[in-house]
Formats: sequence, structure tokens, C-alpha cells
Amino acid sequence: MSTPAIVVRDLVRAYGSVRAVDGLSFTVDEGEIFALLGPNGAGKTTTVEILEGYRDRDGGEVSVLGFDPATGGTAYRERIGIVLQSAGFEEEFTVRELVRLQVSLYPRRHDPDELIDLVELGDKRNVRVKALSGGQRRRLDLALGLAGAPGLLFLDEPTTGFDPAARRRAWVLIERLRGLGTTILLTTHYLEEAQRLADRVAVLVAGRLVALSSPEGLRAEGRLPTVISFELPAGATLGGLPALTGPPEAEAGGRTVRVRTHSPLADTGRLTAWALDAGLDLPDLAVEPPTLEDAYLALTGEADDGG
Ligand SMILES: Nc1ncnc2c1ncn2[C@@H]1O[C@H](COP(=O)(O)OP(=O)(O)OP(=O)(O)O)[C@@H](O)[C@H]1O
Repeated sequence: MSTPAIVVRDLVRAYGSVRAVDGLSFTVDEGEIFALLGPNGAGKTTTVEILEGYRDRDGGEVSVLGFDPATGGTAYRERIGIVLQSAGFEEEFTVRELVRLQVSLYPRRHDPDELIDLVELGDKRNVRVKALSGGQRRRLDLALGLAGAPGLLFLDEPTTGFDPAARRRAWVLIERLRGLGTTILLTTHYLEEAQRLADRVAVLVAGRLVALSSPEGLRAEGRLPTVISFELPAGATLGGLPALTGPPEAEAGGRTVRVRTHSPLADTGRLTAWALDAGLDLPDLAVEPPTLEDAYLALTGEADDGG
């Protein structure tokens, strides 16, 4: 087993009477994409800033790439990459000038042009920063965060504000970084992003860890039901449906029926057999297993009961 890239033990950080981080422990393996999730105010930014060396801690142990970030100084900062949400850019610089400048600050460097190609800004190389779109700027953020060829990258909500196509392209790029062996600590509010990218996910609530698992593990541990839904066929009533393990619920005022079940195969079989026997269709029949978002909402107590 390789040495973990990040070790956090019993980390505590308080602001007055608020314990923003309240006894947090986890490790991140080398080469892993590790996502920190949690509602607003859960302590993600505080944790990440402590790991980056930009915030003091009140208690606990932290080791990142073998350094204590609190005392690692420049030697430590040169080893990590940080992609901030909105770095203040020199608007008059071109993309190439800015990336070259950033690269020159580090002893271990990427080739500026390769970096620009990696983030797919090759055709914007000589364009001034002020003329970039929001999504292109975020890709430039990423190039700047990678300037020192870091072994560890902190990615703070990397796709906030991206359109869906740009988000998917960013995911491919992040996966490419993983392929290069970069360890990534990711914070995000997009559960689909965590599901797609993260090897493991930590869920924080009020400064404490409430779950730590692979996205699949988290879904499975939630023991949430699969939802079968369909339109009630014309002439059929809720009471006329076959016996199912989960009671069918009709949407208020509509004809959509939902069955929450832990035996989706058996219940779907009963429903379709019943419909076929009766010569009925089940319009919009769908069988949806719980998503990471469902598991997350249940864990953080944020599930909305409205269905
Ligand atoms: N500089 C500060 N002074 C006082 N309280 C702070 C400070 N920074 C954060 N806090 C408090 O610490 C708690 C955790 O904040 P933090 O920013 O770490 O949460 P977060 O999980 O990153 O939230 P978000 O998803 O909104 O970014 C919150 O209650 C917040 O109000």
C-alpha cells in the first residue's frame, strides 16, 4: 500500500462558539479523486483551507504529501495545486502570457503550451483574458492550478456555472488528470459530478463526517427504495392494482402512481403481468433505483417529503 496523500485526524476548527470542523478524520490515497460533500456551512471550505495551509486549526493532526500544511511554507505550496472559484485575473494578459507567468513561479513545471492544450484552450492561446467566456475562464483557472505540475490538486466546485456540455467536457478533463496520477480533493454541490468522478465521497454535516464510502457504497448503504412509476391506465383504479410489497401512491390530482419498493423485480413482474392479463398499457413505466443524490439527501436530512 502506498502512503496516503492526505491524513486528517480529529481535526477541529472553531469560530467563536461555532465548531465549523468538529473532530474530522479521513485519509485520501495517492491517485484518488476524493469528494467532500455537505450542505452550505458544513465545514468543507474550512477543511480544505486548513489542508491548503491557508487557515489555522485548533486541534487534530493533518499531513498532506508528508507536510504539515500549517508549517510547510513554500516547499509545501510548490507541491500542491489550487483551483480557486474565481481567481482575480490580469484581464489584459493573453491566455499564453498568463499561463507562462504562472508556470515560471514553480520549480516543477508543466510546459505552458501543453497545459493550454490539456484544458482545450489551444484556439484561445493568444486571446486576452477579458475576452474569455465564463466557462473558458474556469478552464484557465484549472490550467493555472496545474502550473506547478502538482501531485495533489484542490478543486473547489470546478464546474459551477458551466453549461451541461461544458460540465461534461470538464469531467473528461478531470478524468484525464486522474489518468496522469494526480490526486484530487474535490468539493462540489453536484451529486452527479461526485458520482461520475469520485472514487470515494465524504459527507459532512455540521463539521462531522456522516458517511464515507464509494458513491456506489453510499447508495447501497442508504437502503433506500427503488421507485416504480407509471400512469394509471384508463379505467383502472388504485384499489384494482395487484398486491405489491410497497403500497402504490397516487400523485395528488394526477394519474401518476409511485410504488416505493425493496423488491423491484417482483413488484415490476406483478404489475406487468397484471397489465398484460387485463390487456392494459402502463404508460411511462419507469423503474428507478435510488441515486447518490437520494442517499445524500437522506443522510443530510434534507430530503423533501413532497416526492
Ligand atoms: N471566517 C469565519 N468567521 C466566522 N465563522 C465562519 C468563518 N468561516 C466559516 N465560518 C462558519 O463555519 C461554518 C462552516 O463554514 P464553511 O465555509 O467551512 O462551510 P462550507 O461547507 O464550505 O459551506 P458552503 O457549501 O456554503 O461553501 C459555517 O457555520 C460558517 O458560518
